[in-house]
Amino acid sequence: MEMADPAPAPSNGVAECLRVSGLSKAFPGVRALRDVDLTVARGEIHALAGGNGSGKSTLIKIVAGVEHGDAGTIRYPSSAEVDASGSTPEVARGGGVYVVHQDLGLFPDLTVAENFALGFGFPQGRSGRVRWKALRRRAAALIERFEIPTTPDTVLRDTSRAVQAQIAIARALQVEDEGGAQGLLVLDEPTAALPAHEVALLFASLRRYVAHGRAALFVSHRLDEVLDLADRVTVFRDGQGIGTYSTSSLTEAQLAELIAGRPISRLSSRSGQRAPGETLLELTEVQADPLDGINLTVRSGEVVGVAGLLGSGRTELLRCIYGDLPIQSGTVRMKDKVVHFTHPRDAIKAGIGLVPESRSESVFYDLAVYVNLAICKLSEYSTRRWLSDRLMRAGARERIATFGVRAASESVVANVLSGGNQQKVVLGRWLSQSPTVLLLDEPTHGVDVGARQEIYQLVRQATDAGMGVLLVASDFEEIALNCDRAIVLSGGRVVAEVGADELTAHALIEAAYTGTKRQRAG
Ligand SMILES: Nc1ncnc2c1ncn2[C@@H]1O[C@H](COP(=O)(O)OP(=O)(O)OP(=O)(O)O)[C@@H](O)[C@H]1O
Repeated sequence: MEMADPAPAPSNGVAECLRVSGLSKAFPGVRALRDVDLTVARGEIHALAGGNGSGKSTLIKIVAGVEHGDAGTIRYPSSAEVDASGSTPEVARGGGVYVVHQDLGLFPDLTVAENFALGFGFPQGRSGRVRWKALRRRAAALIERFEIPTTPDTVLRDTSRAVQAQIAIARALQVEDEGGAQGLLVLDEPTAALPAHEVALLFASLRRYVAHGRAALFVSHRLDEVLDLADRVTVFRDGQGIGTYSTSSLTEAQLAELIAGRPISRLSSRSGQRAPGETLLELTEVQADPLDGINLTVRSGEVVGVAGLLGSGRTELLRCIYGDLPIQSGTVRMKDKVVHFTHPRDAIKAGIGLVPESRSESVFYDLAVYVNLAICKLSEYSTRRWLSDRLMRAGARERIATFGVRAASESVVANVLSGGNQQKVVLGRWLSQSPTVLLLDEPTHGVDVGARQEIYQLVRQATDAGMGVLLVASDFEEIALNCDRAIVLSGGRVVAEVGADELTAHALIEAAYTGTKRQRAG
């Protein structure tokens, strides 16, 4: 394939917003960044793309001042050049950098209005008391401007991940709006949990934002989104910047090849003609807030997709099967036996596994990678009454190789792995346990384009060996490519069942958006 030429750095009249020069950073056993240069121009949206562990988040953390570089310099939008080893969050903020990290940095027990205020300051009366009415009014105005489906008094933990992402972004942008036309908004995978129409809203607000000479820098694994939204993209491979490209000169396939260092095509992992085996899981008229009369079967050897828009009940469906959401009525059967799980522990014992949407619910950040990989089935590593460290490590080394986890060793704590590599650890934990039914909620969230396909191949190997999989993904294409059939949810109801012959992204999108009840071959 003919590759695009790198785009020239902005010069002759195009003002720079951010310049990073010669940036290097090593962690014990890992060279995260090697002599990286990056220039972001005013008025542009600039993307960072690269494989898992290629150094994108490390660069962002150093620019934000929360991590120090070993060598290199940074020139911020509104300050003189600083040494990358000496940057702090205050220096970055003073220099006009506003960051929305992957973990969003919000406070779940505070209200939406209070979360906004923590980025902005609480309005106070003369006596120093907080002016709560003014605070709510300001929050309401922001909510309206950014079209966020929430209210100022809603407690954050009662909102969805998508709403939380919008709140974090609005919080960063509100500050900048008051701060003049200097700044750089930095976003680490901002759209990971957003449905298409909310991504469009976010894109529109970023466009407005940079129109006045500011700039935005964002990390994304969604290549269509990088090409749609960004003006230029800098690609990282193994800690090195391998080039900056104008997105207008790149195709998705070219960008995927630049990232992976080899051609990548989105191939199907469907099983083809193989007939599915016995029914492993069956839901009959299941009612569980917000699910309304769900009928569903998962058979041995098949991957069943669950498509739907955010709020359609996708995640809740997996949680009620997993014993994590009470079922009000209806029946769940596993291999013809009626089961009633009131706790995930019971579901795990019966052979159900869940890879949840949010990594914070599945990764034990302070534990070593090898413990994270072993934790679901510690009995496998017991010799007499003792847990064998040696066996756990040996098992982990094997899985690290199988799943392509990029880690200095099996002993490092999960916290130091890049986001995508943490996701591979969670998947590796479950896939190697061979549960009867595996529930996957956005399993490739944060996983790079090269590894995504490998993950689905591993899922397919597991179903070929007899497992049944229920897969939730907001990427309709991902469902169409990797599932044998799919159901579409809308408002907690199954509005369509799409059989193998009709399984295309287009059919799923149509059913999810129209939400009409159509029954097709199961
Ligand atoms: N605090 C740390 N201690 C040790 N190693 C670290 C630490 N932070 C990052 N690393 C390592 O540095 C490398 C780069 O990680 P980084 O998070 O920057 O990658 P990334 O490109 O953002 O990946 P992803 O796409 O998976 O989020 C990885 O190998 C990671 O394990």
